[in-house]
Amino acid sequence: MKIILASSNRGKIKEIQELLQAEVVPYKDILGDITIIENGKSFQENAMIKAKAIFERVPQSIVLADDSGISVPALGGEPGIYSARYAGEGATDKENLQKLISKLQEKNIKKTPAFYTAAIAIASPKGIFTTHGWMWGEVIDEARGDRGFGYDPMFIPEGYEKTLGELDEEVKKRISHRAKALRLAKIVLERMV
Ligand SMILES: O=c1[nH]c(=O)c2ncn([C@@H]3O[C@H](COP(=O)(O)OP(=O)(O)OP(=O)(O)O)[C@@H](O)[C@H]3O)c2[nH]1
Ligand SMILES: [Mg+2]
Repeated sequence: MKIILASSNRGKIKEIQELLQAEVVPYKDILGDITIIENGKSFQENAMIKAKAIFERVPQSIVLADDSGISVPALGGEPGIYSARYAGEGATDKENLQKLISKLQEKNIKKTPAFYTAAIAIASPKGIFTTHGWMWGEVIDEARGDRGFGYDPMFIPEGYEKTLGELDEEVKKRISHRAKALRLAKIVLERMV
């Protein structure tokens, strides 16, 4: 089964290719650069926007999109659906992470609960389907390790002492929001053949 991935995030592309064990082709390899305006009000809405935008251009295909992010209740749920541009449009992972660290430091927070959300949308000739996955843990006011991507170096998953930046990638593959949402997405994909 060939799946077109409606993402240009290299960290996600790597994780989704490894987790799905299918032929997963990033849309840019087929369509080149396309600007998709993610103006949804939820992760699910944004994932559907991305999946539909690519499916319209490649009808009769199976398109998978992921919209995800990290939420910190002590900061009113920030950055949430704005995780990719927390430090401004086009911000790098490092800039976004540094902004979240400085927000914690401003409130003298060294460690506080946080969770990642992943919404997966699958657009196909049989319709559009969505799944979700969450991963709870804590964020700390420093970055530790260089594995994973985005905010991983400041996130300690529930039941662990180390950050996702320090832990082996196999751990994230088992427990992450994306792994959970993709396990459900696989059930949908299996019914597409
Ligand atoms: O440390 C992290 N570990 C993760 O597992 C993870 N998953 C999402 N994120 C953050 O949330 C943004 C997603 O935003 P997002 O879903 O709009 O993706 P994106 O804009 O980067 O690419 P695209 O898929 O939209 O093309 C990303 O940039 C990351 O900052 C993560 N950070
Ligand atoms: Mg995005």
